[in-house]
Amino acid sequence: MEEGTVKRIGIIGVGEIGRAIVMSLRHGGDESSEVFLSPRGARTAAELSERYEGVRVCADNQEVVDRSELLIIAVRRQDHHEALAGVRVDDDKVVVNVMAGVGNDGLRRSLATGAPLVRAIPLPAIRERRSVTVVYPSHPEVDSFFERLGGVLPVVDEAAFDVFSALTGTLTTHYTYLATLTSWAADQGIASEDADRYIRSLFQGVGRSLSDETRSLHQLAADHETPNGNNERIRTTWFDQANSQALTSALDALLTHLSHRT
Ligand SMILES: NC(=O)C1=CN([C@@H]2O[C@H](COP(=O)(O)OP(=O)(O)OC[C@H]3O[C@@H](n4cnc5c(N)ncnc54)[C@H](OP(=O)(O)O)[C@@H]3O)[C@@H](O)[C@H]2O)C=CC1
Repeated sequence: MEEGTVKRIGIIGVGEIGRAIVMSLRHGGDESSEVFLSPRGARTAAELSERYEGVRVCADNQEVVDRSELLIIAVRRQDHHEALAGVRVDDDKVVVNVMAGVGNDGLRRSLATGAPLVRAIPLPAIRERRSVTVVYPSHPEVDSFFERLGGVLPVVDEAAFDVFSALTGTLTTHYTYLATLTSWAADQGIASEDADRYIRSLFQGVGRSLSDETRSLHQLAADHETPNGNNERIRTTWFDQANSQALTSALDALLTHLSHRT
């Protein structure tokens, strides 16, 4: 397989992230690759194959492997033994493992293949080619695959990969934080829809300012803060040392958990 020429993509496990990858591959009307989907996740697989040209549902997981050059495994961790039981992966394939908590050594034992195995953390925003995908190890075909889908960040070892996995684990807390702010406003008698609208607007602004990479995150915070003002007050009274330490401890514990890979 030549670098950057992957044309046949197989996906075993067509749930949320499998769907996001298919949408990313077809983003902007791109039809440069053929996509082969596993039959499980039947409703999503059928919907994708109806919506997009060149996306087909296979009879079983072995057919997905046989038809693809690059195989993405996107089932839940607890389902991967069943999904891969008896599946033969020839050494000339490239396998991308997006399952959280399943290391490359464990996957190689399950698959008994000499094919290159690459771990990746695709994010839901990959569907619009708007997120950077962390990969380990760097591999030319996989790097150029994710580069095309929004950007790639290869890391040097699996320990570094686990650090990025832990960071990824903070994502839904962020939404819950915003929901908590909205609930607090509603408790003060503000209409929920007004609070919701305002919070979305406030934090969409944060999202936009993050794309300004000329300013560090500390600089962005400083630039949005009036000395002795309201933002400084909340930052120093709520996100104090104890709160910051609690977050650090939660991340440390998650990292320890992630380092005990299957
Ligand atoms: N969601 C996310 O943002 C991210 C998820 N991941 C990882 O991706 C993996 C999938 O997550 P997610 O998409 O959220 O999970 P989902 O539950 O949405 O999707 C998992 C899919 O796997 C299918 N499946 C189960 N068993 C088999 C099998 N034997 N053969 C083929 N397919 C099977 C399920 O089918 P059925 O519906 O029929 O049970 C389901 O469609 C996880 O390991 C997760 O850690 C990684 C990065 C981000």
